[in-house]
Formats: sequence, C-alpha cells, structure tokens
Amino acid sequence: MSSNTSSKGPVIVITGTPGTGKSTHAQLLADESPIPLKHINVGEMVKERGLYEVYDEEWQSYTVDEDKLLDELELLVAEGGVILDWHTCEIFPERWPDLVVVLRCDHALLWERLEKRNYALKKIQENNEAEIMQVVLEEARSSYPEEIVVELKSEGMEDLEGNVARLVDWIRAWQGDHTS
Ligand SMILES: Nc1ncnc2c1ncn2[C@@H]1O[C@H](COP(=O)(O)OP(=O)(O)O)[C@@H](O)[C@H]1O
Repeated sequence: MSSNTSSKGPVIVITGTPGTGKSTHAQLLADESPIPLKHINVGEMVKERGLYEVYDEEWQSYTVDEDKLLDELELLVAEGGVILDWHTCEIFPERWPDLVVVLRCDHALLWERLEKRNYALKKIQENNEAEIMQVVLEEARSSYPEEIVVELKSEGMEDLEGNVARLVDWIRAWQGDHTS
C-alpha cells in the first residue's frame, strides 16, 4: 500500500517509451480529474533544475542525478495529488505510487511519432526496440505490486479519451476510499 493514504490526492505514475503519449495523457487527466493533480514532467524537471550529471551528445540524453531527483520529488510526492510523467519508473520507491500506468503503442506508429520529433535515427531505433521488447512494462511489473500496474493502449484519440475516462473513474474510487 502507498504511504499516501492520508494525503490530499493519489500518486499516479504515467510511464512508457518516449512518444507513447505520457504527457498528452497526463495533461488531459490533470484537466479532467475530480481531485486537483499536479502534472510533473520529470524529464523537463531534470533539465530545468539541472538534476543531471552530464548531457550525452551522442544519445541526445541526460544522465540523471538520481539522488538529487529523488530528493526533489520526495517533497512533491509527500503532499500527494501528483502525476509523475517519465519514460522510466523503477527508480521511484515502491511506496510512492498508488497506480502505475504503462502506455503502449504499435511500434510502426511510434516510429512515425518519433520521426516527427526529429529524433536521430539511432534514438528512434533504440526506442522502437524498447517498445517491441516491452522494456518499460517489465520494469514496472518488477518494481511494483501487480495490482497497481495497468497497461493501456495509446494509439488513437479513442484510446486517449477512453484511458482518461477510466483513470478519472479510478480517481473517484480512490477518493471514496480515502474520505471518512
Ligand atoms: N492516444 C493517442 N492518440 C493520438 N495521438 C497521440 C496519442 N498519444 C500520443 N499521441 C501523439 O503522439 C505524440 C507524442 O505524445 P506525447 O504525449 O508527447 O508522448 P510522451 O510524453 O510519451 O513522449 C504527440 O504528437 C501526441 O499528440
């Protein structure tokens, strides 16, 4: 069980390979949630607050300073009512999330989305392969209890709307369980 049972809102992790739709889902969920939720784009936070050790030019990515990042996030998570949006989740302590959503996307569609972002070919290939091998899903399953990990398809607008409606229902149920 999460440590956030008495807090003002649940802690929801939205994870998945880059391009699967995490930020799109997190933003819509924050807009539609019956409880105010703060959308934390962890990748942006790492960049803005300098929570990294080096920037790797070759892979166009940051090597995150995990201790610093966890210290910053701990304060936000302790308050509750947050969506943690990141392409990896295993560094978040098991006690943090009430729900871990893993978004999935057909790899050919994902390739197109990442091309539109002008990612280098090598980075597109790496992410494409990670999606095929369901790396993030396995990571989530090995880091958190089975019952809080949910795999959702994110290929079209109907998926997005259906997923967010389902998550809003989950938040209402959470609210019911945590209101005395
Ligand atoms: N379910 C979906 N249906 C249609 N387009 C989507 C869906 N999910 C994401 N997209 C599109 O794919 C791109 C990547 O989405 P984004 O939310 O930025 O992914 P992530 O945060 O996982 O990197 C965006 O252009 C977004 O509009």
